[in-house]
Amino acid sequence: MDMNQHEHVIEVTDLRRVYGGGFEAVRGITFSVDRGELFALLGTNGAGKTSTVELLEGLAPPAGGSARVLGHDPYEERSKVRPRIGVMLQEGGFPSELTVSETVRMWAGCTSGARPTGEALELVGLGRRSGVRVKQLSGGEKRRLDLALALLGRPDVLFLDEPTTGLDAEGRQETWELVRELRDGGTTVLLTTHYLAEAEELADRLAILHEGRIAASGTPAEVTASQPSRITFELPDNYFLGDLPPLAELGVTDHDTDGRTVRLRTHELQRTATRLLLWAERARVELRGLDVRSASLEEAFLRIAREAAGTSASSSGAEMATDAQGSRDGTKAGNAKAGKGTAA
Ligand SMILES: Nc1ncnc2c1ncn2[C@@H]1O[C@H](COP(=O)(O)OP(=O)(O)OP(=O)(O)O)[C@@H](O)[C@H]1O
Repeated sequence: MDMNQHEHVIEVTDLRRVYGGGFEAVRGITFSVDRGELFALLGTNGAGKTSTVELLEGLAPPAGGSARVLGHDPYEERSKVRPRIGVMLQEGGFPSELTVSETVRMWAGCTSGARPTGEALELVGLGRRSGVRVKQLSGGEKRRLDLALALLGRPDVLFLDEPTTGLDAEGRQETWELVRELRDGGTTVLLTTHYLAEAEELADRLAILHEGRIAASGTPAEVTASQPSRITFELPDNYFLGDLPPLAELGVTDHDTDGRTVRLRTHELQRTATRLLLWAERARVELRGLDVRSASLEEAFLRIAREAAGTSASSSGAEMATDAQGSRDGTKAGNAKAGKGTAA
């Protein structure tokens, strides 16, 4: 079957990954990514992002459930999937004595239909650094080289693991621009990142992982819409909180104060802001430091992670036993990266 006919380029169903010692790093997750879509996997440290992405790259078989990439099982049918995916790992690990262009040429030797070296380097803004030895590159330049190698084979699916770590603000913007162009050209992108602004900026859809499970998913707007907006201001001189209209009438769901600073949270930002400003107008007072803002993805993320942590703390005894096992084995501290490819 022609792979372009697959609506879901990536399809993950009830996927599980268990490491030696019985630690369940991925606990039954389901999501799909369409052609030309950019999907971000977010999560706290150790949430299971890399463990998931490695299964999709075919580096290990799942302990349960299934993964399909371009219609194939990435582990069992690696030879069909591998030539069509580009992988940018967290740590590329190139031979440091080679120059930038030698590195790309070496990689191109193992890549069918590779882009010309110059083109790959221009794409990531390393055109002028082609004669420099890899060991002389900055951290950000090494990330760009990583990206150039991932793009060499004009992949249909691109896995980007923390692509902008170490890049300065300009480098990050340039990488975002390139990733957007690739996506617009039909490349499907799976991104893991710790920069929530990056996910907010790039992702068509995202999932927030927590302890191996999906705690929330949707478009960035959908995920943030579940969180309250915030209005902050200073209480005018000689006024108290009780002098404001009743908070419930303003549509406020909860609030806190810090000295004279008042923070209101609401799911009806327009209504709350309008009523508050009308009150201030009538009372002829100035709300100093007024700040009105929708929830950011970062706030949504923190709240969802906190809620998920609360839920998992009170989850079943059997699951807690699994966690305890993982802790005893030292597997929960994210300290066993080197052996990841050898998962059970
Ligand atoms: N080879 C391994 N053996 C045992 N446990 C492992 C192994 N690799 C990872 N783990 C554990 O699996 C869990 C998930 O790790 P993973 O690296 O997938 O998380 P992550 O979301 O990518 O984290 P980070 O954001 O820190 O990169 C962690 O508790 C980690 O300690």
